[in-house]
Amino acid sequence: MSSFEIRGGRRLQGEIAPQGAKNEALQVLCAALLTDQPVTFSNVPDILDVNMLLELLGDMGVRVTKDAPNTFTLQASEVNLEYFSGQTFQRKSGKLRGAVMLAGPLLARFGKALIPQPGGDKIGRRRLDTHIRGFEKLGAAFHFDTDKNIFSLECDHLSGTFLHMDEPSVTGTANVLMAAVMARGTTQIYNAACEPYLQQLCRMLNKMGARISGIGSNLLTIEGVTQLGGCDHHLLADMIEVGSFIGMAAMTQSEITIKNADVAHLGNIPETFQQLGIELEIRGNDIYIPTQENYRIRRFIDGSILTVYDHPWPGFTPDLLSIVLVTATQAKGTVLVHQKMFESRLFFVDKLIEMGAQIVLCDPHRAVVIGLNRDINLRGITMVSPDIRAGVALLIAALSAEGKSIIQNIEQIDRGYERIDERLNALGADIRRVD
Ligand SMILES: CC(=O)N[C@H]1[C@@H](OP(=O)(O)OP(=O)(O)OC[C@H]2O[C@@H](n3ccc(=O)[nH]c3=O)[C@H](O)[C@@H]2O)O[C@H](CO)[C@@H](O)[C@@H]1O
Ligand SMILES: C=C(OP(=O)(O)O)C(=O)O
Repeated sequence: MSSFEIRGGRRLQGEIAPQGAKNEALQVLCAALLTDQPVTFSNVPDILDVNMLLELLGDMGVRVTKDAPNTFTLQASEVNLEYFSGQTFQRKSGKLRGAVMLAGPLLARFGKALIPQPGGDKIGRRRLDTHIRGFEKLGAAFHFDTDKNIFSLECDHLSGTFLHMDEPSVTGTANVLMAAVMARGTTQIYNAACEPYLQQLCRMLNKMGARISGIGSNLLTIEGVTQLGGCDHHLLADMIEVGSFIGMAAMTQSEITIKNADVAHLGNIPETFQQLGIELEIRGNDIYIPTQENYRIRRFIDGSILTVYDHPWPGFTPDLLSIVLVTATQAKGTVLVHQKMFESRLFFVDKLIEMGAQIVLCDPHRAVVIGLNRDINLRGITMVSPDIRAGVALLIAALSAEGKSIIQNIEQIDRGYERIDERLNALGADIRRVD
C-alpha cells in the first residue's frame, strides 16, 4: 500500500491541463467490443481503472495498440468468450466499476455475457437492477448465482422496446444503450442518464454507424442497425478533475489556470464553486482562478443557509461533493452538503475534523461545514484514503494544512487521477510518493 507524504501550506502557481475523463473512458472503451473494426481513442487517461480495463480487453482477445501517449487503437476482431467463465476475469473485473459495461456490447454482438460483482468505490449500496432489468426487457434471460455473486445473461437476439428505467443510472444507461444499438427494431430509453460521458458515448456510437437521437436528454431513441464500424474518438476533459482543481486552488490560495477544460461540458460545476465564493474566470476553453485570501459562502435569496446536493445530470455530480465539502472548510460562512445518492461517502469528514475543520456530520447523507475563514489553519495528520474523491479531498486538505500529512492507500487516488503528485508538484506542491 503506497502513501503520499505532503508538506502543506504552499501556494501553487501555474497552468494545469485536466486528464481525459475517467468515467467516459470506461464507457467508450467497452463500446469498441461492438465492432470487429479498429477504433482509435485519444485523450485516454493513464489511470489504474482505465489501465485495468485495457488489460481485461487485451486478455479477452481485443488487440490493444498504444499509438502514442494517451492514444490507443482497439480492434475486437476476435473475442475469446471462454475467458469470461474463468477466475481471472472475475478477479480482474471485480477491481473496477467500469467492467460492468462489457456486458451490453457482448450481449449485442455475441448473445451472452457474465457480470461478476463489480468493484469501484465502496461508497454505499450500488445495485445493478437497472442494467439487468434493461437487458431483460430487450429480450435477454438472466440467472443470478447467489453463491458466486455473478449474473449470467443470454439471448438469441435483442428486440427494440420501450424502457422506462427505474433511475437514471449512469453505467446502467450506457450498458443498455450499447446492447440496444444492434437490437432488432427501435428502442426508447426513458429516464436515461445524460451526463457528458453518455453524450460522448452516443456521439461515438453514431460515428460507428448507430442511429441514436435525443442525445443529452432523458429520452434516447435508438433505431437498431445490423452492424457497426470503426471510428476515431477524442475524450472530453475530466470534469471531476476540473472541479477538484478549482477547489484546490481556493483552499491553497493559489493562482491557477486550468487549460483546455472543455468548459461547454461542465454543466453547473463552475457556478457551484462560485456559490462558495470562489472567483473564477472563463477564458475561452480555460478557467483562470486568481489568488484569493478569503472566500465567502453565499446564502440563498431568502437569507437561508446554502445547500449543495447531488442530482443526476444536469444537476450537480455526486463525485464533486467531497471536494465542495473540503473547500468549504476554509471559507467564510456555512454550507450544508447533502449527498443524496450514496450513504457512505461522507464518513471521511472525521479526518477533516481531526485536522481542525468545523463540521457536523448530521447523518450519513448530510454534513454542515462551518468555514474557518482561515482564522485557524488545518494541521497535518496521518490518514487513509477511503475512495477516489474523498482521497483527493484529503489531499487538498493536506496541501493547505500546516505541517506534514500522510495519506495511505493512495491506490484509491491513482484509480482516477493521472500522476497527480507529479502534476501538482510542477505547480509548487510538495508531495512525495512512498512505498
Ligand atoms: C464508472 C462510473 O461512471 N461511475 C459513476 C457512475 O456510477 P454508477 O453508474 O454505478 O452509479 P448510478 O448512476 O447507477 O447510481 C449511483 C447511486 O445513486 C443512486 N441514485 C441514482 C440516480 C438517482 O436518480 N437516484 C439515486 O439515488 C443509485 O441508487 C446508486 O446507488 O455514476 C455515479 C453517479 O453519478 C458516479 O458517482 C460514479 O462515479
Ligand atoms: C465513484 C466513482 O467511481 P466508480 O464508479 O468507478 O467507483 C467516482 O469516479 O467518483
